[in-house]
Amino acid sequence: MSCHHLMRRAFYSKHTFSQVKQLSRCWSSAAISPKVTPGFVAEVKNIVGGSNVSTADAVRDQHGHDESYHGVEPPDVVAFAESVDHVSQVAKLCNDNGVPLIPFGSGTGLEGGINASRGGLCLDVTKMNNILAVNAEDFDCQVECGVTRVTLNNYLRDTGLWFPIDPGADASLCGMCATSASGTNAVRYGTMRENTLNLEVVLADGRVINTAGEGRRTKKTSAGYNLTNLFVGSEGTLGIITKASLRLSGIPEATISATCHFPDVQSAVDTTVQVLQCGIPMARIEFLDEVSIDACNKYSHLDLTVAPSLFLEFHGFEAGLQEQTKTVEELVKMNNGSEFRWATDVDERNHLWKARHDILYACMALRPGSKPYSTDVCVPISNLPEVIVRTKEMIKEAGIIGPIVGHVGDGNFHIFYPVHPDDHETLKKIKDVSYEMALIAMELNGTCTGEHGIGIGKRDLLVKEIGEEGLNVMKQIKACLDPNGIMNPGKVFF
Ligand SMILES: Cc1cc2c(cc1C)N(C[C@H](O)[C@H](O)[C@H](O)COP(=O)(O)OP(=O)(O)OC[C@H]1O[C@@H](n3cnc4c(N)ncnc43)[C@H](O)[C@@H]1O)c1[nH]c(=O)[nH]c(=O)c1N2
Ligand SMILES: CCCCCCC(=O)C(=O)O
Ligand SMILES: [Mn+2]
Repeated sequence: MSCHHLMRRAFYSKHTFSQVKQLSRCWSSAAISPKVTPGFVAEVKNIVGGSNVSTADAVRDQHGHDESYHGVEPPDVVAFAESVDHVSQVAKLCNDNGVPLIPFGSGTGLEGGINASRGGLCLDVTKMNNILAVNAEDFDCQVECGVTRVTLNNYLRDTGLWFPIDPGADASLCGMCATSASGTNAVRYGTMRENTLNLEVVLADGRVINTAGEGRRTKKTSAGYNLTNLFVGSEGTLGIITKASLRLSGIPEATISATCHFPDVQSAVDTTVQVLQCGIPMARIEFLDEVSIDACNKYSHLDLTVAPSLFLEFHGFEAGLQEQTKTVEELVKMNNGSEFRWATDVDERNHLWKARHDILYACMALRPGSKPYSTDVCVPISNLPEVIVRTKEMIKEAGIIGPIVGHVGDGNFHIFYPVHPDDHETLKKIKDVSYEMALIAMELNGTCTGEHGIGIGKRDLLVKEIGEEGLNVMKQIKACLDPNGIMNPGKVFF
């Protein structure tokens, strides 16, 4: 471990989040990574242009943290790339000089993926924001790395197509590839894994590859190893994704949303399993426990019954939807659930889903001044009640507030703990419960992260999940593609 790294580690272990935020600014401006010399910065300026490079504290701080509870770890320098050629030349320069290179999409990640734990250069790709092609008849498109999902969907509006993967935040599409994101629509439309056809990637040494071959954009391929899916979920540790070819879906003719509530978690999950067993193609089926519903009611001005609930959305043709909703209503009743509360018009629907996506802010409002500590596990759906019930017991025993929200159709759920960064006692309890919950999920054949990734937060859990040998294979792949270890070091692995 380098001296630079040790200093950073010691620094962050001794200070609270807010202290770190203030102090890291003074410390980091004094202690520029030894490899990021004025000469190095001048070379970066030669490549991307002087106005596209910044060593200003405010810019470095802004690039040194995502939306998670992890503290700020600013890079030494931030460069804004405008083309794949910029990216390639900057990568080569970093590689030749052993400077850590951290790709920055839009900074909405939740596991500290963009923290510059070992200093170095943060490469912001937000200026590479062209939508390069929409092949409407083939249901696909190609975008540059800085295009966000909302921008793409606005652009697609008149084509009758949309890109359905919705992590709530307006993330960059290549950042979403990098974290293998999903969200509320995944139960129907899949995750980034199923919706990515091809990627242009700049490797650590500056080489540019197309993971499925240049120009390929087929729904299927059996041609060799699946390099596309090697880079999906690689969290910036294998290369910089500069373009993505993505699948698109048809905008459904009709959309209906509804909510209903249940006496307990088990009945809500049983209903979900039965709905899916009936082959009903739910677009969204989200679980909110009573604590989350209470938070939503208060924050988003809803008046839902405070009980474990499902938020449902159906996509299709009017006639088909009537049959589908009727069947689901019957299943809800069979499981002692309530009548449906419909959200048929567009405003009601938008209000409902905005409330769902604002849950993070609703949870923070439960403890004013708090920051969110989020978790993300996924299990085979039949094991969902057990992991939720056991976690709720731990939360009760620890005496902490832990609202539960889940993409229940995928067996995936989160807890958003609102915590004051200076409240070490509560933070410790939250960390302990979260760790235990991840172990329970794994014991029940699940994963420690369904969609937020490993980042810096879950590195110790990855080895437990994959096993020593599996992890060694991952490390060998990393060493093969990035022999100097410059790509986002300290993420995914220690
Ligand atoms: C309120 C809210 C709600 C949600 C979420 C966030 C927030 C703030 N998220 C998490 C988040 O939106 C998700 O992780 C995004 O995919 C991150 O995309 P960014 O562009 O912000 O990447 P960001 O810039 O945060 O980077 C994330 C990681 O990807 C790497 N990276 C970024 N761009 C890259 C590129 N071009 N090439 C290579 N590596 C790159 C980075 O180095 C880093 O390791 C989420 N997620 C989810 O799956 N489901 C959900 O339901 C939600 N919900
Ligand atoms: C600390 C932010 C937690 C937001 C998690 C968002 C998410 O995955 C979801 O709402 O679903
Ligand atoms: Mn989620």
